[in-house]
Amino acid sequence: MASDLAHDEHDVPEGEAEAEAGDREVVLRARGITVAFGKQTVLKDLDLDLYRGEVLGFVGGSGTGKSVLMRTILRLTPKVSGTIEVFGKDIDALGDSERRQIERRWGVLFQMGALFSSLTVKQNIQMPMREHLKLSPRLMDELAKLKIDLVGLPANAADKFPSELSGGMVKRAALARALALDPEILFLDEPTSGLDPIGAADFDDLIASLRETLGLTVYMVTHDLDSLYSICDRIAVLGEKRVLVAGTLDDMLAFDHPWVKSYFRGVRGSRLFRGIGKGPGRKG
Ligand SMILES: Nc1ncnc2c1ncn2[C@@H]1O[C@H](COP(=O)(O)OP(=O)(O)OP(=O)(O)O)[C@@H](O)[C@H]1O
Repeated sequence: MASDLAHDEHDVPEGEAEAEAGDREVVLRARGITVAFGKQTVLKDLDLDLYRGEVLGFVGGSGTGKSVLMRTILRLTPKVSGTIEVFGKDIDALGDSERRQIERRWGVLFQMGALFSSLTVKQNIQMPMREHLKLSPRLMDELAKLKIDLVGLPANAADKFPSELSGGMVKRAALARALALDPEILFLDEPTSGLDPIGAADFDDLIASLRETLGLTVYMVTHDLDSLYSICDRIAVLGEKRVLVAGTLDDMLAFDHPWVKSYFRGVRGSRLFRGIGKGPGRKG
């Protein structure tokens, strides 16, 4: 890792590729994260950085703790130790109102969408607005309409219930809810799981265009090699309770670790990444 005399040894995450150092703004900095459930330690002394404006793909074997890490960052799962700074602030050190201010600046799309089934799409989108803002019903309706349009849903989806939507539409509706407060960081937990390849590619395109138009930073847990290839600027691999390596697709292909090798250089990976020498983030 590039040495920066201003950094102490815990400032640069282990396994991070050298090219990724420099002076990019870190919007999320996790250091020394340990999470355990009873005697089972899921994450141990884990470090990770998320840079402003990037799409970071987060991968790892099943059960390695990808969702646990995301939930820990969001303060939905308690940690044993470690610090998480978001926009330069240690979120555990903040008072309630300051923390809510930070939470307003991120949006979350949980696995399977997690919409409230008894609420319409419009009401789901308006939930975070009701929680965090004081807006008139008319303005909330206008905003919900805008979000519905933004994610490519037809206007008449507003009054539908989740059970009346296709899988792809549920994901889009959940994305519209995640965007309700105009977040700067978008957390996505396996956004393309359960979608057919065309639906998944469309969803990837949508994320890429939102990142472009809204200047979002995206943290995306995924198993989808196509997503890693088409929209991620950087990839982080979780294994052995920590981030094994973080960097470009080239860095992944060069990294000597059994799981990383079999994931990126296995049959599917080899087909997708054949002849690669330019790293991810390439469009088309
Ligand atoms: N609330 C909980 N209580 C106890 N154990 C938990 C809890 N949440 C997660 N775990 C355990 O933590 C480990 C990591 O789970 P996690 O869901 O983060 O894996 P993952 O990497 O997201 O897996 P997948 O790719 O299959 O979704 C698993 O062994 C899981 O059983």
